[in-house]
Amino acid sequence: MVCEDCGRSFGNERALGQHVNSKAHASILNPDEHILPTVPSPSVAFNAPPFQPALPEPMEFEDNPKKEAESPRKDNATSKLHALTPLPGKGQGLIAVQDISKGTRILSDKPLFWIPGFRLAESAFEKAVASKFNLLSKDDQMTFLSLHNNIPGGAYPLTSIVKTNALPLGTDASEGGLFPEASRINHACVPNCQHTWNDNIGEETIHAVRHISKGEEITISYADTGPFESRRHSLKESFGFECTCELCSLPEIARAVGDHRQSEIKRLDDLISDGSRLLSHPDKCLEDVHTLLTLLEAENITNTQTPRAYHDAFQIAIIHGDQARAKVFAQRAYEATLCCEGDNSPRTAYVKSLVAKPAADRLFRTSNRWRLSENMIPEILEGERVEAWVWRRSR
Ligand SMILES: C[S@@+](CC[C@H](N)C(=O)[O-])C[C@H]1O[C@@H](n2cnc3c(N)ncnc32)[C@H](O)[C@@H]1O
Repeated sequence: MVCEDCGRSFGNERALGQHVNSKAHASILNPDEHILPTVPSPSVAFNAPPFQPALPEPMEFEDNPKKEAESPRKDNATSKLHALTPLPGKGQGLIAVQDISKGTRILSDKPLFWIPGFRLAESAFEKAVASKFNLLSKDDQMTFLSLHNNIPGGAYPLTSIVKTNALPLGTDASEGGLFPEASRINHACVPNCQHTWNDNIGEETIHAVRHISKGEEITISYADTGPFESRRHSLKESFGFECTCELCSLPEIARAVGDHRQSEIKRLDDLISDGSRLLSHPDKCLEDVHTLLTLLEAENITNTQTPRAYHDAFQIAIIHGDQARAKVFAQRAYEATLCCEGDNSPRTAYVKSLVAKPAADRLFRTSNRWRLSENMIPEILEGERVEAWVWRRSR
């Protein structure tokens, strides 16, 4: 199969579909968007945008041998940490049936089926979902049909169920999956769990990012955070519901401080991704990462932003040749990734490899500004003085 825009050939429709949705393809179509910084944005490896199916161009779905021909989905019925229960104003949701400690893998779910994110007209998308649906066992068909439908009575009922429940199959993934249990988890703007597609095991995992008490609702975030109005707008636009989470239910006056912090988090996140600034003003960038982490903590946010911020700090240090601080930041990124994704995720393994050998990063010594070897971590410092050294605030 050949891409009509750039003439490249691909082995199958899925590969072509992935290419059509890729940044490389977008830059062919829009040369003006091809403004990549010299140093790649450090956050890229950790970004997980919300999954959004359905666009023009009819195409048939193709089976994904990796994701669908694996062992049958396991029955999660034993030793569950959660139960499905009706929740006022949200349909149903999962609650914890016992206390759950931070970092626990609450569930790991194989998709009923996956759906590509490339552009399909709604009627073609419905047809393609139907062909996936028809391949399911009767039990799985019932499970799929029992999932929540946020757009009841629409012309494309299967598509509506997909749109209500699909979760992205990976960082930057255009593909989404439908899950018997993970798709039951409601959104919260400051959730207590992180959801991640784990490519090593072909399952969506849910990890507690803080202590969860028995009876508490288990929540994930469907979308990027931000101040109240923009969160509200994007959840309504992309997912079709008005968020009633704890944060959004606060009175306006109580939301003000949080809104200011959320705006700052967004501003700093964007600023830190500026590759040229990492090279020209690394100290300022490091200070921004530190401020970002302080704001995330103040907002009680523990999600992939935390490991991503530490990974950003790692890259700032390693780009400028400071292996000592890079090792400290890699260790912190590793601990935060472990909490969000568990020990068998590809990203956890990747960050662990950075702890073992920071200098293996391809950006090592792009500049020699802070040249420092790994063993130059000062041993005599304690408490605040360690932090001052780590963030280069003692000079
Ligand atoms: C993936 S489903 C979650 C499970 C669903 N509540 C159920 O009954 O199966 C997403 C839907 O749940 C509801 N929902 C999830 N989070 C919510 C929230 N924070 N506020 C209000 N409704 C929410 C919305 O109707 C949304 O379209």
